[in-house]
Amino acid sequence: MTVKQVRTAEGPVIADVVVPPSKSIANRALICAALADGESELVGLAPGDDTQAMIACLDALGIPVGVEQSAERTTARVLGTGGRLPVGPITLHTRLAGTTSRFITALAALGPGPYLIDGEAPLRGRPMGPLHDSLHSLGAVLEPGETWGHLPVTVSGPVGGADALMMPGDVSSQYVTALMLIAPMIRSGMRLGLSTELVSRPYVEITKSVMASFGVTDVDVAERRIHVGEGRYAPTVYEVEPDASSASYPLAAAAMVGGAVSVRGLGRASLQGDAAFVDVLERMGCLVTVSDNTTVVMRRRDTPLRGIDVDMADISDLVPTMAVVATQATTPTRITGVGFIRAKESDRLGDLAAELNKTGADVVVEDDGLLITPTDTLHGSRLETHHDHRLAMAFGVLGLVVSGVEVADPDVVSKSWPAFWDALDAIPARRA
Ligand SMILES: O=C(O)C1=C[C@@H](OP(=O)(O)O)[C@@H](O)[C@H](O)C1
Ligand SMILES: C=C(OP(=O)(O)O)C(=O)O
Repeated sequence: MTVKQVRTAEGPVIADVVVPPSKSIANRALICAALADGESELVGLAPGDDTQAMIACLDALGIPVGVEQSAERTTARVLGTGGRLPVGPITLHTRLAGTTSRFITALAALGPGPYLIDGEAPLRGRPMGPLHDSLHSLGAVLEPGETWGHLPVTVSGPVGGADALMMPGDVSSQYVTALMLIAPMIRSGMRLGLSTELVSRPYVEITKSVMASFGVTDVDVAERRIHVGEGRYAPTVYEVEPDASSASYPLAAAAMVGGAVSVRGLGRASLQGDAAFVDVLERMGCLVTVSDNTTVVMRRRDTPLRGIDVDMADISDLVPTMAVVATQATTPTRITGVGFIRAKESDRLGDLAAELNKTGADVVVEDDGLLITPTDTLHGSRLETHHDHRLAMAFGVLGLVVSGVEVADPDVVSKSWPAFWDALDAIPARRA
């Protein structure tokens, strides 16, 4: 296993950073394009494994995706089949990707099957139960390989209609998105009730927006109720915006080291909830400017960072980034609303706290979040990444201010941002 030794930044960072396109938006657009009848063009496809896994699954389901790479961006042409899927058996490998596995499971339920959906060991451990239950209620046959509610699972459809579905909202919003994406193809559409409050709600709004771009507009998202009317996706040309979750790492670098970082292409009209991370940094004392086409975070080195109390249920992928920023504040930070992130790529409360504490940090796991109390004794250490790209990238940023940080298994970043380490090394600063 390789290890990345991060070099600290001695001076303020001044950088204009290009982050990859959003993997969440790309995976939704790929499903909408696959369900449209005809050719769509997705401009600016995300480069990571999660997107590659989606493309491979669609290909296996008889929906070819032609990818063209230029120096600036990747474009994909998707030949949608209007919801028609081939007879199986077909195996669909979704690697480590939550979105791909959940969206593909729902898509597969539109076809005759059998389709075996599997993923790598950590993904097999993640919960799928509410989605599998819902697809079962819609008339699909789901046979678990080992345990009900987990991968691997064999799916055979096609789904029919159901009066109303009910599921919890506090495990993952991806189940809701998966059902919304296929709902127009179901006779009479879908009515879905949520028995508990929805986490990661902004992602459901992204789903609604991407569906609208592909011509499906009869979608109503209320507090505990979602309705999607029967309809058809129209092939289209869709441009994928830069990934706001990836942007959190360079923006956090400006907050932690001092200086100014701008992220190109991520502007005021972003669809992504994670774009609100800059509001959190602003509350901590950074200067933030968001224009039509750019997001900039600045901190003068003589302006201290304040700790804050922050509910991150809507932007939970940024908890690792937030935790490392909080180690640099002058007062404690309490993160709440994120008990559900124990079932992400890693246990993003327990594993994150344990690794950060190896550097002399004081991170305590609470019921639904973390308490980070700044210490002045941070030191380098070898940090394990637990198959989690977000732990790896957050630890990379920590290494800009704490000398001797080594990140184990650094290639896990390929899930969302394969070129992350090059981008981090390229942030201009005097290096120790
Ligand atoms: O729908 C999406 O694209 C995502 C939803 C969120 O997951 P949960 O809804 O499971 O929190 C988020 O953490 C994930 O990175 C991407
Ligand atoms: C949780 C994440 O992704 P997924 O759930 O799609 O695996 C993530 O990218 O942080």
